[in-house]
Amino acid sequence: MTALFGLARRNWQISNPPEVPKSPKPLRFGVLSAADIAPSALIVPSKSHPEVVVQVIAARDPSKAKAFAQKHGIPEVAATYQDILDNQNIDCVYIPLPNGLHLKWALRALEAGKHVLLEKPSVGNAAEARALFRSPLLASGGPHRTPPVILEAAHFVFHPAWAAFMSFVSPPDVASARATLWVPRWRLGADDIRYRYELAGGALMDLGFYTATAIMRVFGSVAEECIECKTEPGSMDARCDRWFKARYRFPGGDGPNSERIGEIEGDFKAPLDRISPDVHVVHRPVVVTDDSGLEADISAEVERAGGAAKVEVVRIRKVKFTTFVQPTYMHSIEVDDEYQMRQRLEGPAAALQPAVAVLKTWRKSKTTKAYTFRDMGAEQPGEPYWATYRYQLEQFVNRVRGRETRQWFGGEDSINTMRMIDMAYTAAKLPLRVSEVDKKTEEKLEKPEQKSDQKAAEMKSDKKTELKPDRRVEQKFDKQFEQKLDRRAEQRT
Ligand SMILES: NC(=O)C1=CN([C@@H]2O[C@H](COP(=O)(O)OP(=O)(O)OC[C@H]3O[C@@H](n4cnc5c(N)ncnc54)[C@H](OP(=O)(O)O)[C@@H]3O)[C@@H](O)[C@H]2O)C=CC1
Ligand SMILES: O=C1OC[C@@H](O)[C@H](O)[C@H]1O
Repeated sequence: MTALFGLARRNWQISNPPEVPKSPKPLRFGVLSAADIAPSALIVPSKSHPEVVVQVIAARDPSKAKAFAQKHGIPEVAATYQDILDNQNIDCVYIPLPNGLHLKWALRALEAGKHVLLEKPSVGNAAEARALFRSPLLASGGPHRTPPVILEAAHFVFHPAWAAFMSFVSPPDVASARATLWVPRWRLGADDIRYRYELAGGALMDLGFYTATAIMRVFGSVAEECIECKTEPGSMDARCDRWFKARYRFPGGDGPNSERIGEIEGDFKAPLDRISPDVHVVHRPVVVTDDSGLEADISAEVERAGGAAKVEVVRIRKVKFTTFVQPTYMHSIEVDDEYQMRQRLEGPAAALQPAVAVLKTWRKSKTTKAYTFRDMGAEQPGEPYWATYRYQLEQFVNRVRGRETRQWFGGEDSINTMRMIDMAYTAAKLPLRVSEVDKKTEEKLEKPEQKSDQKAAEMKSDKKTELKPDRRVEQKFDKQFEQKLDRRAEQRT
């Protein structure tokens, strides 16, 4: 009963957070368009952030902008998107335009010296992502004071549940992973922006952004290759996928029998039984020595086997994160560890496959969740009703203010996600999406990668696949959380 009350209260507060007084010099945001997502992703989260004021909105139709401003308590309406960029009182812009317009408006915003919170997927393809996220404007800040910050709204990676989930994942040891995301069949209209190729629509762009990002974090790198991608078209344009299923090979496998395979699937018209976005991870067997009690068991087995045998304990870990995209509403992280005490065979027996005899198996399972960083025993602001977007806003503001950011989604992350999406479209024999850009920008853009040999060459020379420093911090932090949970579980038993 108490749990149900807590759930109902949290879910109500997500959309109705307590409002806080604003600091003397808050960051003033402008919103480019009256998009459906703007209230959840910025306007509501801003209410509980003392340093954020949503100051101005513009829409193509001024009466729509006015009505939107009235409904959401936005004090100013600008006549055009450009007027927001030209407004010297505005520090940051939020861009929730259709995908195909992200590049143009993000570049214009950076040129105007604004910090940019950009909706996902960042742009149309990886070449465009490189043009945006490696733009000289980000290094210099152009003619303006400080270099601007740009963040693609990968909101789910900012939530503590993601950090909690990752604390159970060891990227180099991941053997396989699968991420899925569904949109219920009634949600999108037939003419939704997601079905329009000219606006860089497609399920891989939209749902593939989340699922590809999730498996990249799980494997700790971008994939080497998309082995296969199946799609089904939407009814508006055959180039715009409504459903996809893609399989990738990740680096670090040991040959054909132990490849590291990641799979993603998404559907804009999912049936009712497919509504929860999940990530499933399976690790390869890893020798463990540090779980309490295991050492003693190993010594006893060795003794029983006459002292000569090579005995070791391996752990095969499976982790399932349910509702990884919107964990604030409800989520669960299930960890299932199978332990095997193995004896490595020697002499002629070693020629057998596998060259080990399993002496004993046992399991340890636990289910956990984290709505705040406090739930993980970490000192970081947050409340159970903070949506992923609110956690994201916290870090965005920290970065703009020059403070430490504990979670981040960097430009190279955005580029790598677009590479994953490009690889999948290429494998599906569908054209890459191309953004609408100004003539000036078009000249600077390289051609999108279409050919797989071009991609392979690039991957070999691209050193950007390894983890960024931010991720290493996150993993250290994750490890501490895992140890803490283990201690708590031990105390309970
Ligand atoms: N982070 C998240 O959880 C989510 C992110 N998104 C992302 O946000 C973006 C917007 O999605 P969503 O809010 O669902 O979309 P909407 O269709 O509701 O909003 C898009 C806005 O773009 C404006 N627009 C400008 N030019 C065009 C054009 N040529 N055709 C259509 N619209 C145009 C319209 O603005 P105007 O008001 O000026 O008429 C419209 O309000 C997408 O990139 C999507 O991937 C979407 C949902 C969830
Ligand atoms: O970003 C999004 O969130 C999940 C989906 O429901 C939606 O289509 C998408 O745009």
